[in-house]
Amino acid sequence: GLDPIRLIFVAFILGTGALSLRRPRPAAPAPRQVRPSRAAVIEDLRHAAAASAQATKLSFDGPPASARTERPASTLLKRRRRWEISADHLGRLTVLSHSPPLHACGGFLRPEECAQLIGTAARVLVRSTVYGHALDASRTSRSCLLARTRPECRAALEKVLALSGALPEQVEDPQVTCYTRGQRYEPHCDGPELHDPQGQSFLQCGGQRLLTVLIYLNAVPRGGRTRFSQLGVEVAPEQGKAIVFAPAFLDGEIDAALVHEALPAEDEKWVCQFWIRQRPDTTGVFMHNPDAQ
Ligand SMILES: O=C(O)CCC(=O)C(=O)O
Ligand SMILES: [Fe+2]
Repeated sequence: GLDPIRLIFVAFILGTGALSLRRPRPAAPAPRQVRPSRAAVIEDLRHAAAASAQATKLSFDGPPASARTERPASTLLKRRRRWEISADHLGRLTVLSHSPPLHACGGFLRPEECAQLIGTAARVLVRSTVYGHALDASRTSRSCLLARTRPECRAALEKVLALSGALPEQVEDPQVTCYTRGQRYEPHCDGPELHDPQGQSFLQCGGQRLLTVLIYLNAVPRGGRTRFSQLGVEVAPEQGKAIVFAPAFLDGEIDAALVHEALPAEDEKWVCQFWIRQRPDTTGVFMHNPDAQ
């Protein structure tokens, strides 16, 4: 017969299933080739942004939080309110100007993320416009808007959301611009004056641009710096580096101190911009880009 010790042993084995044979796992389903819908991407990004806000982790390789530069309290009092980057993320940025704030973030995108954006954009570039219409002699580059549903936009969009704390619906579809030798963008502000009649259709959906994230996508040994004439700052493009600034105050008034220009390119230069608007896009104007396939 079975002695009690064997009985206990058998009961233990049955209870834990320790001897049960592992079944082979079903093969993973083949990756889906279909592009997800815009709503699905936004929902997904909302979760990703919430998770990364909780963990306060960003995957870009900026300096550690300890390198954060504290601002004197006195300057805070005098300033009109603008879009605030969360303190955790500010710590990863390099201060190019305190007031108005202009920050840089080296390694915001990885080289392969940059290369993918260039690869896609290269197929759909057209002559650049200003505020979405009218060819303008002040901007001679070629550019395109990319649909945010493209997988190659994903990493950048996620990082922009984590950095800014914006809702996905507040972010314009990214714009990619290419400058070849001699091409430039003359001094400008990133949003229209509130009362400029030409800016009204731009402002109607989503309101003013409150935050600019400009990412340099390739190495540019010569030329093509971004110049902030009022701040005495010139930024040299470096692959994967981003600069971040608030081109307008929360009330929508543009900040003329952040006027900037792309100096003429010598070597070919690629940039990608994200803009955060005052309000979510409810009508599918700036996050609706089907782009050219
Ligand atoms: O290319 C640059 O350096 C700046 C581009 C820019 O300011 C813009 O497109 O609004
Ligand atoms: Fe600009």
